[in-house]
Amino acid sequence: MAETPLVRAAGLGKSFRGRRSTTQAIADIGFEQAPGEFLGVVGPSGCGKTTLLRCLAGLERPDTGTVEFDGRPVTGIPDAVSVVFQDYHRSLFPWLTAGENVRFPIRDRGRAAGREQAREALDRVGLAGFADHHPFQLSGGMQQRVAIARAIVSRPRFLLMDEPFASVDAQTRAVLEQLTVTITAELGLTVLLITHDIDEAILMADRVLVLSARPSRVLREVPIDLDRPRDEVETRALPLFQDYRREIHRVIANPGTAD
Ligand SMILES: Nc1ncnc2c1ncn2[C@@H]1O[C@H](COP(=O)(O)OP(=O)(O)OP(=O)(O)O)[C@@H](O)[C@H]1O
Repeated sequence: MAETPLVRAAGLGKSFRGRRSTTQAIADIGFEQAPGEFLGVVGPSGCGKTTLLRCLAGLERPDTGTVEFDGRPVTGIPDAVSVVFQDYHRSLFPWLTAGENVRFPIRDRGRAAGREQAREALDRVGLAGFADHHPFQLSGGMQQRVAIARAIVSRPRFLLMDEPFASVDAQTRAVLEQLTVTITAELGLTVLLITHDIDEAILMADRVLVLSARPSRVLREVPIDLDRPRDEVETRALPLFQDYRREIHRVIANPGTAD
């Protein structure tokens, strides 16, 4: 990688100790991510994707290895990092309006400035005019837009997304995928997207990390050399897209042949 990486993970391992047994979620995961790069992470169900994300975000302390953000070891949640989770029902505060939810991370910035920045973030996600609505008055897709607005309002440098579109219908999902790619490119954000959907990873990412079954390690890194913007229907029809899809499916199905 020519550029100095913004994110660097090396030798990451994490186990969870239960009363009867220990579950090793991830083992020896290492990768680097350049500033502005959109990285997709795919792997079999339960392989440890969320655990990896939590270690990267400073929400979980790995047993082995290190995470560096901007050249410094991550020991807690860095200021410049935001996370979007799958479950918008639980991540938004139901008693706050959309505008208040978005303003929450910047609540110490002063009322007028906070309100203006929240309005701008809601505009970006296509929710101008919905600042006074409560989450229950919004569709699932709109609630996830609020969650995205809340994640970008503080102008983070690194956005971590954990299956952010897994709970919305297919059409909404396609719209939110495009919206996320557009917004994060406009803001120059570095993004790490965890998904179980291989097509989604190929459509959105610059590079896809393929993880093995638990305890997960990196089986392959696949650079995605598809022009942008990537129209969903046209891109899916490209032979190169189908080659990537085949390659990633094969690596997951036959991990022994990955190297
Ligand atoms: N806090 C915890 N305590 C105990 N075990 C845990 C904990 N968090 C995760 N695990 C276990 O670690 C393994 C990996 O879980 P993780 O949620 O990271 O996988 P995932 O790839 O994100 O799963 P999915 O594909 O279902 O989203 C699982 O076996 C899970 O049960």
